[in-house]
Amino acid sequence: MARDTGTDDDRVRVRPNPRGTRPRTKNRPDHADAVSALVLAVDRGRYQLLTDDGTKVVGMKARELGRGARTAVVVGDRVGVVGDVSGRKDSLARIVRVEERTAVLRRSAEDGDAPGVERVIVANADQLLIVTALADPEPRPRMVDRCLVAAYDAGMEPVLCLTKADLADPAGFLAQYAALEVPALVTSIAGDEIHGLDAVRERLAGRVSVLIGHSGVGKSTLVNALIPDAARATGVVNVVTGRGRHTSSSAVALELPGGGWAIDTPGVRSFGLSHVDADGLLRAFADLSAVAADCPRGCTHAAEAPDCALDEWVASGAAGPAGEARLASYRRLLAAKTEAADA
Ligand SMILES: Nc1nc2c(ncn2[C@@H]2O[C@H](COP(=O)(O)OP(=O)(O)OP(=O)(O)O)[C@@H](O)[C@H]2O)c(=O)[nH]1
Ligand SMILES: [Zn+2]
Repeated sequence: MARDTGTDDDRVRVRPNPRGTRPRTKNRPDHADAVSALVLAVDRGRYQLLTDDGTKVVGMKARELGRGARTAVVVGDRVGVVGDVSGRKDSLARIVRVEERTAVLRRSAEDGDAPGVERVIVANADQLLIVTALADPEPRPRMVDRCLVAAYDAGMEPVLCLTKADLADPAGFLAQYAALEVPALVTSIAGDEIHGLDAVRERLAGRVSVLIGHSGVGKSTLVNALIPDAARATGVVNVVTGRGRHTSSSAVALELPGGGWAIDTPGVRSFGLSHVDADGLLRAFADLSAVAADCPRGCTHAAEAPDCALDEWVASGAAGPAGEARLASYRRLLAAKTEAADA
């Protein structure tokens, strides 16, 4: 939750008092001197931050924010920072507040890995780019469905990004998503060139986008083409912990040359979706949502649900010619929610 600083007039900002005559209280609730920053990366309790004046700062979470998943600070969060915000080597700032989030991309842990525990992966992103190769490796539609559910649940717009169109025709794959009206980008490699890259650039420009995809689908190829110094940018992150390589499985926000952010999610390959409920998913489909208002109480809207108003909607023809396919697609996603995360 955002904490009210009492004013947004920055002339009122309280300067740190070098003589220390300001009363030292353990709890300075206002943190009127906090600088606002964006979280670019998280690694073992150290946060790479970009302050609004463009300084890269390493920070840690102030104890007052609490511990545990509930109070996690994640990539994409807007935070308030106090202390040493110079960004100088070995300086460490303190994150004292997290602003209210817009979109929240979550995953639930699967069996064996603290089942049921829900984690926030990224905050405040506009869209989820689901990167899938059309061949080599074969596309995994169930996995794509699960990513779609996660995006809808997060309040992010999903976008299909289909790579390797030089190896297979995208038409068949795209047909499976037509009824969901998911925007799609298609890329291919010819020689040194990536066809379709301009459309990807345009789609990402000025927005905050999360990129997700299995190993080998060509996500790194895209990221490197979009952000020529991506390797160096992620290298900066490693300064956080002093390790040579960014081995963390967490997300990293990379600034796009044309404005906007691409958030790469190296270790995120699947989503546990047990935190998503049928109504949460339904909210992403305004047309279905309106109809489902007439469902019996507690309707699961699944294919076997008795008296589901969505069936009547399709049967009556009110849904139009595409209605049946749209309902079937929604129900496919609903079912994907309960399948194994790595399906
Ligand atoms: N034919 C073809 N090959 C591609 C295309 N895009 C990427 N590749 C190749 O696919 C392989 C995997 O690409 P990467 O970009 O490393 O894939 P990744 O998804 O980042 O995989 P990890 O690095 O393992 O996470 C590389 O050999 C790329 O050259 C494409 O559009 N067409
Ligand atoms: Zn229903």
